[in-house]
This record gives sequence, C-alpha cells and structure tokens, in this order.
Amino acid sequence: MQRVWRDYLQAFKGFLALAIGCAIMVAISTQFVIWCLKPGIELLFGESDSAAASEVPAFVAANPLIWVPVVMIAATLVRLIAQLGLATSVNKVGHRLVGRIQSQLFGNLIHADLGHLNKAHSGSYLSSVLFDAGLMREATTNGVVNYVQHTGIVVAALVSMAQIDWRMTLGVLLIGPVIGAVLGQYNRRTKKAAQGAMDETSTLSTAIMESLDGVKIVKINNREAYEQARVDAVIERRQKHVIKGANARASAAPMTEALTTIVLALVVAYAGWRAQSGAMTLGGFTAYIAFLGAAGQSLRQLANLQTVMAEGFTAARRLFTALDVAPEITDAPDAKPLGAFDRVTFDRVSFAYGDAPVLRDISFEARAGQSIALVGPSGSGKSTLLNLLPRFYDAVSGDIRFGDTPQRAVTLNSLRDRIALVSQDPFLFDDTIRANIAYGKPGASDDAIAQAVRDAAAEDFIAELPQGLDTRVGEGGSRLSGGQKQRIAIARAFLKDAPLLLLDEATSALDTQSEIKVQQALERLMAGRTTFIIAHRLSTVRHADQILVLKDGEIVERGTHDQLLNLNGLYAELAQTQFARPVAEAV
Ligand SMILES: Nc1ncnc2c1ncn2[C@@H]1O[C@H](COP(=O)(O)OP(=O)(O)OP(=O)(O)O)[C@@H](O)[C@H]1O
Repeated sequence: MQRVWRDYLQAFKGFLALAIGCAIMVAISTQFVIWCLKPGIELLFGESDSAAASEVPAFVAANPLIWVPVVMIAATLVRLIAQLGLATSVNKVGHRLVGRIQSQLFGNLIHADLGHLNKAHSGSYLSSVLFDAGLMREATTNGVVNYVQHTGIVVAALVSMAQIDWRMTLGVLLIGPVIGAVLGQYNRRTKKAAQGAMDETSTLSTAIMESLDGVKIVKINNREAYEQARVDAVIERRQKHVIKGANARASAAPMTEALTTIVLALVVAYAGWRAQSGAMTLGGFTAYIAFLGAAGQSLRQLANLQTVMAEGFTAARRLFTALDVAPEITDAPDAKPLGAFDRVTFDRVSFAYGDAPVLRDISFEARAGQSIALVGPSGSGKSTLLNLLPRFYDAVSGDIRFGDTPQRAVTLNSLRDRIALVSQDPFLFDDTIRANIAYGKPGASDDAIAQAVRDAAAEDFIAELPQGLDTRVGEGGSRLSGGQKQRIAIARAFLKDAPLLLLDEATSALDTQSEIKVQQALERLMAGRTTFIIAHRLSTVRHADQILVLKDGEIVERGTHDQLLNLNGLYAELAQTQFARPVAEAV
C-alpha cells in the first residue's frame, strides 16, 4: 500500500482527499439520519418530551411534524451528493491508476532484455496488463475508500449506541472478536484462491496465444482436440480457484449477518426488559436497533471487501515483481554516440545463455564494407553471434569494437541506429506497407520511401495492390507472400541506410522469380555496407570477403570460399551437403 501511495496515488492526493472527505460525509449523514429517529419518535409520539426537546433546536421541538422529516430529507440529500462525489472521484483516480500501470508494464516489457523476455511467458504479461491492474485499482481506490467509510459507520454507530445504552453496547462489542476470527478465516481462503486464479489466468492467456500462434501446426497435425483439452484443463483449474474464492466470499457475508442477527435478538430481549422498567424509550430502542442494523450492514460490506483487498494486493505483488525487473543491457554512464568506424572487431568474445557456453573465444576483424558469411551446422552459434552486435545480449567476456571504440562505450540508440536487420521470416506490423517500410526511419519523405521500394524491387507488386503503399498488410503481414514480405523488410533496411547489416538468409533455394528478385535486392543492399550474413546459399558464400565456419561455438575454419574448399575440412563437407546446389556444379 505504501508503494501504491508513493508511486501512483500521491499524484492524485487532491482527488483522494475529496473521495475520503465524501466517504466520511456519507458515514456522518447516514448516522445523522438514524440519530434523528430517537428525538423524532420521542417528540412525535409525545414520549419523555423534556429529554428529546433538549437534544434538538427549539424550532424543531416546536413543530416536529414538519421539521423532523425535513431535516431527515436534507441529511439524505447531503448523503446523495457525497455519494456522487465519492463515486466520481474514486473512478477518476482508479482508472488513471490502471492506465498508468498498464503503460508502465508495457514500457517495462518493451525495454526488457531479450534474455528476460525469452524466459517470461507472454501470457503472464498479458493477464497482468489486462486484469491485475484492474484488481489493484479496485483494492487501492474503491477498497480503501469503502474501508474508511464503513469503518467510520461502524465506529460512529457504536459511539451512538453507547450514548443510548453503554451496558448493552459493551455486550454487543463482545461479539467483535468472534466476527474478526470468522472474517480472518475467510480472508486466508480468499487470498489463496485469488493467487491460484491469477496464476491460472496467465497460464490460460499463454495457452490461447500459443494455440493461435501455432494454428497451422495444430491443424496439420489434427491436434485441435488436444489443444481444446489442454485449454479446458487450465479453465477447469482456474474455475476451481474462482469457485473456492467465490464460496469463501459468499460465506463470509451471511456468517457476519447471522452473527449480527443473533446479537440483534439478544439486544431486543435486553432492551425489552429495560423498557419494562422504564429505563429505555421507544425512540431510543428504535434508534438503537437502526444503529445496530447500520453497523451490521457495514460489517457485511467490510467482509466483502476482504476478497477485493486480497485479490488487489496479490495482483499488486505480481505487478511489482514484473515492474521491478530492470534491464541489464543499458548505456554506460559515460556512453557516447557511435561515430564512423573503419572496422568491426571481435576480440576473444565468449557467450553463454545462463550456464551453457554457446560461443568460445571468437576473434576476427571485419573491415568496413566487407561481407562476412557465417556458416556451420545447426546450433553452432551463428544467430547468437549476430545477436551480440546490436547488444541483444552482452558477451560474457572479450570485447567487440567498432573502430577503436568498445561496444559498451557507445549508446545503445546510436549503436542500433547504425544496424539494419533482415531476418529469414521478416516481421511486419499490422499497418500499411508505407508505415512498415518507414518503421526504422519515422518521418521519411515519400521520395525516400519510393526509392527504397525501387531498390528492394518491390514496386511491381505494390503497384498492383488496390491501395498501393497504403495497403494494410494484416497481422504479421498475413496478406502478403513470403517473398513480398522479404522485399518490404529489405526496403525497410534500404530506407534505414545503416552502415552495418545483419542478414539471416532465407533457407529456400533460388527457384522462383520472386526469390531471384529478393536475392538481387539483398545484393544491392549489401553493396557498400559491412554485412554479417548467416549464409545458406552457395552464391552468397562464394562472394563473401570472409567466411567464418563455426562448430560448437568456435571458429574452426576461416577464409574465402576457394581457400576453404582447398582445406577440404568442415566447410568443404558443408558445402556439399548444406548449400542449395552441389559445389562441383556451382563452381
Ligand atoms: N534463448 C536461448 N536460450 C538458451 N539457449 C539458446 C537460446 N538461443 C539459442 N540457444 C542455444 O544456443 C546454441 C546456439 O544457437 P544458435 O541459434 O546461435 O545456433 P545457429 O548456429 O544459429 O543454429 P541454426 O543454424 O539452427 O539457426 C544452441 O545450442 C541453442 O540451443
């Protein structure tokens, strides 16, 4: 709660003060309406006139038939206004709080290290953004204000009851610890159920997202029934927790009600006995019962609030755990923008995902404008090596330098500004082709975009689309073919015009018109840029200035295509089996 106050609520303290002021006003006006009953009944029914008359102003005592209802209606109006003020201010603060947390969570997600994102479940983030923030709002705004209001009503009712008959009130208070113990019991159960339900909600989100992402694999393998059963099992587990929580919640309020009704019965008996001896008036008795009723109702509300608070604070704990993960890959305090560089150097670079070493002692130098092909068996570390250049991951040891400047001495933004990435399966956003091309260079001119489209050999197919550059590509570029997506990604890289290019070449062979165009566009893109390329095509490796052959995370051979073929080692072997056409035929 302290943290919620410090990080979120403090900024809205004016609105919160208004909400709490309104809550107190609601409590007071509720009490006042009930308090009016005693002198009202006593005056109207002519009971013990003198006592009632001394409790109210003279004009009320003089004309109770008019003034008692008028005062009660006025107090009710005050209460209505206070309730409206309470609702609007709490809603405003609460929903602003949700928006702020959701925005922070997304900011945290988008700035997180890849290493962290790979470990976290996307569903867990999704359910935090969508549900946890709402649960936390309910507890920290509505919950807190209702606590203040209903606690106020209970305390004020007890004080008024003590004024009417302190002995009876002392007796009533004895029930307090019993109610406390009952509520405590339900509170524990609700908390446990809330935690379980929230965990299953994130599992459910993950399961749904995974099934949709892999829908083709699901269908081709006829695994719809399996996926249905998998999701049903999660729903079932989630429901069990939700039902447990709902049962605890549903039992807490009636238990409190039963206890307060027992108290009411005892009060009726005791008050009747006191009335017989003339120690209690009808007005006093009616007001006492009404106060007791109000206190009982507020106690029930407090019992219901236990769930809201339990869920809210469990959600808050989860949210804070997610928000507290700070990225480790950040700018050094004295980082400078990356300037022009004449070479990229890897100097004894090693890397591990966790404890598993993936790259060992990688050393090489790429001069500006050269193309470096990375080849090697699957899992040898080619993608990992590429990932180190834009600092998607940081090397465990060794140095990467741009010219003479160490990679960690430059700002992340300037480093990534100078790198373009074209991957095997390029990612497109559900936006227009224009926006997708300009993603790396927002605000690029129409001319620059048109030039990038021409360079990427994408103009023909874009011209055939009904809205040309303004055609939306669908989620993940689903309305375009693989070759078209590739060319848009290449146009994006052309427009970014970065000096360093990372390419993960498509594995398929050059056998269609579209793929020939892609290949030619890539060759134009590589011209004049330092290119690191995971090569799957013989034509690419043959033209590379330097080929690094990786095996188990180490460079085992290096040189040009001809030099490596002459070595007759791993490269020659790979060239025979891995590349599209046999070496003999291609050479
Ligand atoms: N995010 C990750 N977490 C843990 N291990 C990983 C991760 N990514 C890759 N690895 C492991 O690191 C090793 C190298 O993987 P990498 O993707 O760099 O190989 P690659 O040579 O690019 O393979 P391929 O040609 O099959 O794409 C593999 O053993 C892989 O299991």
